[in-house]
Amino acid sequence: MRQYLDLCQNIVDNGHWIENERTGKRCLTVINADLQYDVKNNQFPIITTRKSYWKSAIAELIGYIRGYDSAADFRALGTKTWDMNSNDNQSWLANPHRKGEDDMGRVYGVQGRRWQKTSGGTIDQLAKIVDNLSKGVDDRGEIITFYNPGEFDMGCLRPCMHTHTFSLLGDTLYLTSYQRSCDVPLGLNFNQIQVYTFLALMAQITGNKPGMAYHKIINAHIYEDQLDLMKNEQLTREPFPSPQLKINPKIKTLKDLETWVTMDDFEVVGYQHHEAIKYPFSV
Ligand SMILES: Nc1nc(=O)c2c([nH]1)NC[C@@H]1CN(c3ccc(C(=O)N[C@@H](CCC(=O)O)C(=O)O)cc3)CN21
Ligand SMILES: O=c1ccn([C@H]2C[C@H](O)[C@@H](COP(=O)(O)O)O2)c(=O)[nH]1
Repeated sequence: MRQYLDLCQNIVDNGHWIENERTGKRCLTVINADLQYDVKNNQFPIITTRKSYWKSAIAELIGYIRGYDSAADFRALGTKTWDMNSNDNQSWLANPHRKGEDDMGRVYGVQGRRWQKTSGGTIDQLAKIVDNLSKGVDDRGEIITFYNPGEFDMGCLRPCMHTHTFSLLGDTLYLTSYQRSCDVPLGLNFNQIQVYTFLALMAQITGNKPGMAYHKIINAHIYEDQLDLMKNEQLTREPFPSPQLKINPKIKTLKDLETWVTMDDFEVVGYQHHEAIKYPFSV
């Protein structure tokens, strides 16, 4: 939690104002942030200086694991986070690849589970990693990437947290996640939960122990309409101790994640937090 607040304070103190053409807003921006999460000791990196809708963040992750491409499927799992980008984004609404209401196109999990080969057929990046890690194999290329420049025009948004690399040292599993662009008040609140939970789940379904998760961020920003709330509300609050994430131990395979898992299979124990802050969202 401290590292999140330090990053926010660093942006407030040292950020540069950068015009963003896509959203038409200015962002206070820093380059480079390195966060880490102790999954081994169950230090769940949830924000305590405001209420975090953590189930929504985990629902997004499960949707990516399932390869969903529809905001309606994300809603059914328990998150509305893709409603705006799929239905309120003018350039995507005008895109001939958009298949209709709620379509997100070929983003995130679609690339992760069904990357199109030029020779025909698709690649399931996640299944390959799960197979290898279950056998104790790390070929130094246990990488799932959603970043496919050849298909950017077929999706509503380029992926922000775009690549995850898993590594094994004996039977301890590590994760390094890369993020090119980070909306620190809104997106990072979710992304840090997702990095943590992705490692915890992958360790659980491959029979390994979780170690550390490393989160590497390039462009970390606060939109101009979020700054006042960050500076004068969130950063004036004292954080509470980290709670713990409990995952249903019956989740044992990738198939389990793909079929019956719901948000009821996750519980956060001992979550103390300050009151909610509603940050503006930029489409
Ligand atoms: N500008 C922007 N920021 C993002 O963080 C972001 C995007 N766009 N587009 C794609 C996804 C969607 N994500 C989102 C979208 C909405 C919330 C959000 O509104 N969060 C609120 C309430 C969440 C709820 O009630 O479930 C929050 O207070 O955290 C968070 C992340 C993260 N990503
Ligand atoms: O998981 C996510 C997804 C998106 N974001 C934020 C980062 C940016 O503010 C926008 C994406 O805009 P680009 O112009 O494509 O960079 O969404 C995030 O923080 N986390």
